[in-house]
Amino acid sequence: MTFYVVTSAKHSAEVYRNTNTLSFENFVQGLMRTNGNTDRVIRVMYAALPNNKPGFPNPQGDSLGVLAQKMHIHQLHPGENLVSLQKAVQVWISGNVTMRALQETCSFAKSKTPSSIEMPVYQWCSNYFVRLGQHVYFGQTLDDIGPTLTDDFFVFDELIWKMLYQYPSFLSHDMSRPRTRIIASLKQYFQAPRRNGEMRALGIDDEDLAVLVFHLYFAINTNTRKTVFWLLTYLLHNPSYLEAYRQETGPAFQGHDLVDPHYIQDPAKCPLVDAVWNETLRLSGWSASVRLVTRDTVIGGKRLRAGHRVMVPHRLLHFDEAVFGADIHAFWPERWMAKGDGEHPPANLTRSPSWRPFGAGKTMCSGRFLARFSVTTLVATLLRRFNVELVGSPKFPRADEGRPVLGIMSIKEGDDFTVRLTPMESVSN
Ligand code: HEM
Repeated sequence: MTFYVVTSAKHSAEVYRNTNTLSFENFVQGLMRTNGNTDRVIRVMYAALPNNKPGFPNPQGDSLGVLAQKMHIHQLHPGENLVSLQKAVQVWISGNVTMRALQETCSFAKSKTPSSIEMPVYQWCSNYFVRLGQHVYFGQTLDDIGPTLTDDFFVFDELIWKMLYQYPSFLSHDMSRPRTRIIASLKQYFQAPRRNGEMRALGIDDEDLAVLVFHLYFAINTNTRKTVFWLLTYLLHNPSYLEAYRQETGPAFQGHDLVDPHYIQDPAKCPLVDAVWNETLRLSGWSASVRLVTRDTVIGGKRLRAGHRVMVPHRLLHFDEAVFGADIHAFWPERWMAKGDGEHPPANLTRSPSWRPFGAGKTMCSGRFLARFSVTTLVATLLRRFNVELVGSPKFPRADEGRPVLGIMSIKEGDDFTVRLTPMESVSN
């Protein structure tokens, strides 16, 4: 199979617009097959359903696979459903960013005293965010079913490159065993009869259902855990930004409590939070959009042959100096605050066709609002309640650029570093 690589932002827009002859579903179906869904279930998932079926409205007569995308959008785009998820995130973070909770849950802490704790940052961010995502989406029931789920997910997700390279099974037990355990826990979760009636009505059994939901579990958890790690890492290695972040988010709090979470989400009130978020995604993202060419298609004046794949590597676009400005490899949040005075990159950089941290078009990440909310809420709360200091003088961790991921990069083995948290003595207002 040939991979056509699209390197120009203009041509990538043509790729995203074309939903007739460039198919994303084929890529998803490949993942479903790799993770254990049968061909029968894939056919059922992608067969058109009646437009008057009961349950989630289906005026266009879409398949369940396509409807699932629409359900995610319904749940995750701004509106009351998102607000209720954001509330759950905020409550969870508030209860779990306390010295007591950290002492109780961080079995991997390097040291604990009654007034301080030292933790490896990558491990902590991963453990914390997977527990958060799991709890907010699946509730206490799944926490109770699978107490080791978060550890299993971490092991699986760090080895996901073996799945993406389709390693033979005898070389990838270390990746597939934790995956099997996660799917088994999800199966147990879905054995409660009233869950996912729409899928049951189509004859999808518990095993297949668990594999389908495993993809959602993965999407929720894989990228946020790494984004919060890189964001914190950039702040910790740039203390002036860290202090400015703390100051800027301060008005959203009363004492230790976050009373106005949406203050932090407003770029007009918190321009640095916004800029740090974008700059972290720019530097840490390693994803690409992939489509199958289902009929010969012309993109950028070139013919792409049916049966081959086309790919838009986002990172290439994100390192274009002509768009994002000088010092393209440096962490420089100010590039996002430019006023378009000619000296810096233009204002509204986030509207540029070169900016694709969440993909684009119909398959653009539906979780992007929740991801931003969760990561920025955690960081603001952590900085409000704790002094966070590096232990020793660790080098900036290296990103694992050599191994494929579906979004944000991992770190190279051995590059995790430790921070010490001590409660803030006094918090004004
Ligand atoms: C910073 C964190 C995140 C990043 C960088 C990220 C990135 C991405 C990317 C690059 C895609 C593929 C888009 C394409 O190929 O066109 C994607 C898809 C998706 N993401 Fe995210 N994501 C993040 C967080 C989340 C969260 C928290 C959720 C769920 C709550 C989520 C749910 C999804 C779903 C459901 C899809 C599939 C979209 C579809 O096919 O309709 N993501 N994400």
